[in-house]
Amino acid sequence: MRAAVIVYPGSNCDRDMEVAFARAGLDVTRVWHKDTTLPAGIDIVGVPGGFSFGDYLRCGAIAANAPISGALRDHAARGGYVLGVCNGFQVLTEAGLLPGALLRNAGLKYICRTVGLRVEGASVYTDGYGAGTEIALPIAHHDGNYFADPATLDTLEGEGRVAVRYTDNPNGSARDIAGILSENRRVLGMMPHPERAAEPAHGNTDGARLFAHLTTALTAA
Ligand SMILES: NC(=O)CC[C@H](N)C(=O)O
Repeated sequence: MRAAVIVYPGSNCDRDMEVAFARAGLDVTRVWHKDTTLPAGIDIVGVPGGFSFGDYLRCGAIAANAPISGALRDHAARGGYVLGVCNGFQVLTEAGLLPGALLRNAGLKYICRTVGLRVEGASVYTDGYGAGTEIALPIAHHDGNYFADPATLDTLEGEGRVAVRYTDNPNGSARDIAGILSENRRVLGMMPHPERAAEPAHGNTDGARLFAHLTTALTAA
């Protein structure tokens, strides 16, 4: 199974995501944002965390219009898998691949700490935990305050597309939402960083199950 990780100017979690995919058994290629195609046979595209284009305009807004975005959209439209973490989640909302937006944290401060989360909606990313499981993952963002209109929030909740929820909301996110799934459940955007809690040296391995189950599910598909 093959993964691509997109690299933008200012990405800083691209290598972490590459290592997490590789440790789970995926064959990983990093792709520069100026490329216009993805390598052939990519099963999942990772959109990593960081500060793409210095967070100018809005976090993720410039990256969402980078040359690689056409190929990213085509991949998602074909039913391909996409995992966007932190700045990657912001890119996916700005690109219209996920609904809603990430606003400035309610406290107007950058928050960098480990938070509690409850795993919810079923997907290849979350099924390794099982719904209701509580885990802890690091967050590191100033624009993680998830916003969507009430009808969109109702749809996300009604369709079980809230993938992870904060147990103690750190940033003002609507309905404690930390991560959401697309309608076909193949695109996941989440603010917490599973790739930074994916091996014993990180001091927390709660993120490893996401990558391990993803690989198992893709291999079985
Ligand atoms: N770690 C990240 O990806 C940070 C995302 C974004 N730059 C923010 O601060 O909100």
